[in-house]
Amino acid sequence: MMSRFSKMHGLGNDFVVIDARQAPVAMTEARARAIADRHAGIGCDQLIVIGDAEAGDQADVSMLIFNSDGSEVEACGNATRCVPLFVGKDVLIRTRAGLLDAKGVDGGASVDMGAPRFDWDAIPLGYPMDTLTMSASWEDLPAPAAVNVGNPHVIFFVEDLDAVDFERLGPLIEHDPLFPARVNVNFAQVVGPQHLRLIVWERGAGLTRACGTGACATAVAAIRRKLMAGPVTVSLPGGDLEIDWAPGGTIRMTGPATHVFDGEADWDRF
Ligand SMILES: N[C@@H](CCC[C@H](N)C(=O)O)C(=O)O
Repeated sequence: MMSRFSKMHGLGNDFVVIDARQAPVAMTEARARAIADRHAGIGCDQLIVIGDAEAGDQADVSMLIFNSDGSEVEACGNATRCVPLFVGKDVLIRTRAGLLDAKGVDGGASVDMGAPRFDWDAIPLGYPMDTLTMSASWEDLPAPAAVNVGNPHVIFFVEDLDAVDFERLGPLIEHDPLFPARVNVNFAQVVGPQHLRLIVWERGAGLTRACGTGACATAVAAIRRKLMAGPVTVSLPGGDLEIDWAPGGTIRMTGPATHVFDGEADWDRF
């Protein structure tokens, strides 16, 4: 049976967004991987399935998120900004990471991404460790920070972002046994009192043009380390996000969301 999807992106981090509210879709790891395939499928960094919220839930819709390797994940900041545009109104979204409030703004959306978590077992790490300055290093990258913003992130603050070999170090760190659920790997350079540059090697997707949760986790880590105060502008290869957070509070992320085209597909063919 044919069903509708939209191709969308947030700063070039691109999504196939399936509307499962009318016609339910049975998504599996293999099917998600096949749809995300840029050569044999439709192609995307993440596959998003929008469904009805459960009866009695205060949410307007539910959102499932699959990386291009097929793994299901808890959170995706850039896709969350696309949901008000996809649904056509401000929405409360039920995700595996909790309830997210997403409001449309000119050209995009502003989302409350919830409160970050810092306990070692909430990241999760394989064993107890300070997550603000971790006692771990990879080659000449010492003492990162770790933050869970619905999904797990490790953050390296470097002097010269252009000198980092992301494609080699990203997968090495993503799969390090210190991270039992794997990890999103953020490489950041402070470029101003409230300004960061960021490159993200995403768990299950590799290098992307932008990662919304990576921007949130990195801004939070920079504020916790007193490298800067919010709001923080995070410049990614695809463009800028504004992240605001103060200790004890929730994270607000604001940035663009783009609808590219609509299509139809028979998911049973994937
Ligand atoms: N692109 C996303 C993050 C998607 C999930 C991530 N790769 C993970 O495995 O946790 C974003 O914009 O946050």
